[in-house]
Amino acid sequence: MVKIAPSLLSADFASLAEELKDIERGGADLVHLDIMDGHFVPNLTFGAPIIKALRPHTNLTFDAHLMVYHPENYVKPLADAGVNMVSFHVEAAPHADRIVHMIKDAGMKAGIVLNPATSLSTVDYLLEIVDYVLLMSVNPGFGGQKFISYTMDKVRSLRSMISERHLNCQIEIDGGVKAENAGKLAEAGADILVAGSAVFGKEDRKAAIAALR
Ligand SMILES: O=C(CO)[C@@H](O)[C@H](O)COP(=O)(O)O
Ligand SMILES: [Co+2]
Repeated sequence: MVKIAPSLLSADFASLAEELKDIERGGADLVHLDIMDGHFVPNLTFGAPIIKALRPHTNLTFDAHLMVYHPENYVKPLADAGVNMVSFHVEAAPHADRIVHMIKDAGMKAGIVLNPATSLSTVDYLLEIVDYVLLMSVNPGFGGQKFISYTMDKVRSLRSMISERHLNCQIEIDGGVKAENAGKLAEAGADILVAGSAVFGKEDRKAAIAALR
């Protein structure tokens, strides 16, 4: 069964605790937290202090997506803030193996993220040690963009790589996910679907999550 992870990037930033409660009541499996540094991507969001303040307001799993240079500097603060899963971009990390181990040693699940145009070969060896791979289906930095269609083939190829090697690694998809493409993504092998505008852009979040599922 595919998991739905609404992205807080499209929520009302003036009411984050209420927005979290709304998606929890609406049946979300995780909450996706987009952390941007204004350098790796041209946008800036929130970091560990705000996430820590939100932690007591929900029991949802916190899934942090780091769109930052020097992701290693964020690992301990995010663990202390109560984050459960952390992923970082392979394009931003020359020492990816070390960072994966840092995340796991801090008690969190570790994921590696690929931009749409980044080859699957970059994660070939990492597949043995990461808990999940996050495939971007838009160029990172902003919510509400259009799904890049070639990602569908990339999901199928990654699923084959994982199955052939009998690995336990999950696949998360992020960007432009809507009720219209969610079914195809799950069929192609996705385990977790991130959806920002398709959930928070709708008045009835429960119905939006159900439509995606
Ligand atoms: O990481 C990102 C954007 O950089 C995403 O998590 C977006 O927040 C997804 O938003 P939608 O495309 O679903 O509106
Ligand atoms: Co994201």
